[in-house]
Amino acid sequence: MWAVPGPYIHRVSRIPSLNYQRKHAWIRRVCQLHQQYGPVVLLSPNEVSVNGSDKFIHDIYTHNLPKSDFYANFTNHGGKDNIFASLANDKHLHYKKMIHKLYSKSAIFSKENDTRGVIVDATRKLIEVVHQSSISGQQPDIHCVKPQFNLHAKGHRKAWFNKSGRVRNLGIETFTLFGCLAMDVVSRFELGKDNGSDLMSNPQQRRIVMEHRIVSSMGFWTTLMPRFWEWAATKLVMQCLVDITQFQLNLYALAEKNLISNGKNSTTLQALNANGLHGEYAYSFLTDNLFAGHETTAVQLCYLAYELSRPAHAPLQAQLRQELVANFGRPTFKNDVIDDLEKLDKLPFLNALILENSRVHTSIPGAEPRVVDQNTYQVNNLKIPAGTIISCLPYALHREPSVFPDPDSFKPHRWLPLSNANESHEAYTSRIKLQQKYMMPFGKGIRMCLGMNIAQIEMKAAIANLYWHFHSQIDDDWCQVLDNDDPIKLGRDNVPSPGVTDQDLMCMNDYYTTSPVGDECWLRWFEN
Ligand code: HEM
Repeated sequence: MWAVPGPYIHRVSRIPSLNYQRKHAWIRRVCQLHQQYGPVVLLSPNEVSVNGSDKFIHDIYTHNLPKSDFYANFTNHGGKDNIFASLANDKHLHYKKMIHKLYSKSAIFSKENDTRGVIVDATRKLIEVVHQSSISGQQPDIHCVKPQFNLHAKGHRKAWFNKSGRVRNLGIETFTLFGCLAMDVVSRFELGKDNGSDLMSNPQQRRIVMEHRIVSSMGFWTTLMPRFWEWAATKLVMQCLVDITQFQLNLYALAEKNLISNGKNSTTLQALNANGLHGEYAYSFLTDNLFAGHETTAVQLCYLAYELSRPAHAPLQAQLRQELVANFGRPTFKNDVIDDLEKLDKLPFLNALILENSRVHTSIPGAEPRVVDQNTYQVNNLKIPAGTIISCLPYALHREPSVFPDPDSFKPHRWLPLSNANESHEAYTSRIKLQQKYMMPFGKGIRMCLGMNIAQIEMKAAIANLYWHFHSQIDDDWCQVLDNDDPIKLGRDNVPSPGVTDQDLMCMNDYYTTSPVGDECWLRWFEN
């Protein structure tokens, strides 16, 4: 390992790496090390980062090197294993065979399955909530204004909500709202259409989403310092954990009482039971999915709605609306919902928005560590010995300047044929193929996200239906809204304290999973 470039201090100790991660500054540090030392750098005595080429994604993820023990701490319910936490490939494959069919696109689209209904119903509720809480102002979003569970939120420090005294078109905290949507979808998908949460219809219950965030904020201690977790946890964290466990167990008890088939296909709970995993052994899988499946989706939806709401991006919002009206006409009633998910899935501009958002604001920008297994890995004339932890950094790959010009900027048109450059079909296809090779929003290889299809269809349904009915603006009671197109930065320490502009408050947290540093995003909605 002495031949691998990197700073001396990282070579002799793991402490610098841990310290940067504790301070939420590690992604930027790894990017800086790559700039200084090149595509292969040493991160700690036993850990290497490789970036700058899709070859690394292929060697590490497509070739399925096993996960490092970073993931072993994602067990639940007293250390019970699950698909995400399992390390060895054979064990993982055994788990994957039990459930993977339920997550395929054809299973989601199947009319005999409840999943499409779950997504459409949740979308309809989303439209209703936006109407009631913002458009008509009948049920203002007071549950998110001063939440004891969101210590980073502006409302926690200062009264600002609706200081203009509006009666209509009020701000809604969309990060939490999208978290609720995603929790309702994932819990109903995993447990059956009548057995999941209904946070959309019950605003007073939405605090559970904020409580999940409090527990997730312990990521450093959970994954890297599990022995010190209890020492680091505050009373609030402990309380949130108790509440979340109770919330989950209530859902699982309801689902077990109502075990009926989810259409033709069974639910994840039933598939696990059928494969001999019962009680906490099944719950560990479900709990992981409830966590993994709602926060990641909420982050994506929140950043996309935010990007569309920025004044400089008004033309993007208009282009999306144009695409929707051209394909579906205009809504007749206020609760009309586009439910042709197959057609939605194919809309080019909506697709470009989803892709660009998952590139710039990927929910998991941090390294996905794997272990060099039996054989030495030879790269750039360097020999990386078996047992070394190795990873790519999605944040860096998504910003590879030779593939994504002006990489920090939000430019959905990069996913469409370049109209002003008269790009041929062949040139367009090979450019997109190359861009896709560098994308890892859902991971790559056999350990790639199992819920990807559900998340993508759910996000498309939510964004399409919102902008079919409404247009949005950043709430200028919440923050000073800037009209420039500057990229959103990474890392809380980039932001003056307290942040006053939308770009400050939407700065991305520098960690394995990201979120807006203020843990909130207030948007106002207007009928089209
Ligand atoms: C936009 C939303 C989502 C994003 C960005 C996302 C991203 C990811 C990523 C990057 C991984 C691989 C992580 C790693 O190897 O370190 C992963 C794994 C996983 N995700 Fe997601 N995810 C999303 C939604 C979901 C949903 C909705 C579900 C469940 C319905 C889900 C279930 C899983 C599972 C089970 C794994 C582990 C797969 C395995 O090891 O075989 N995810 N996800």
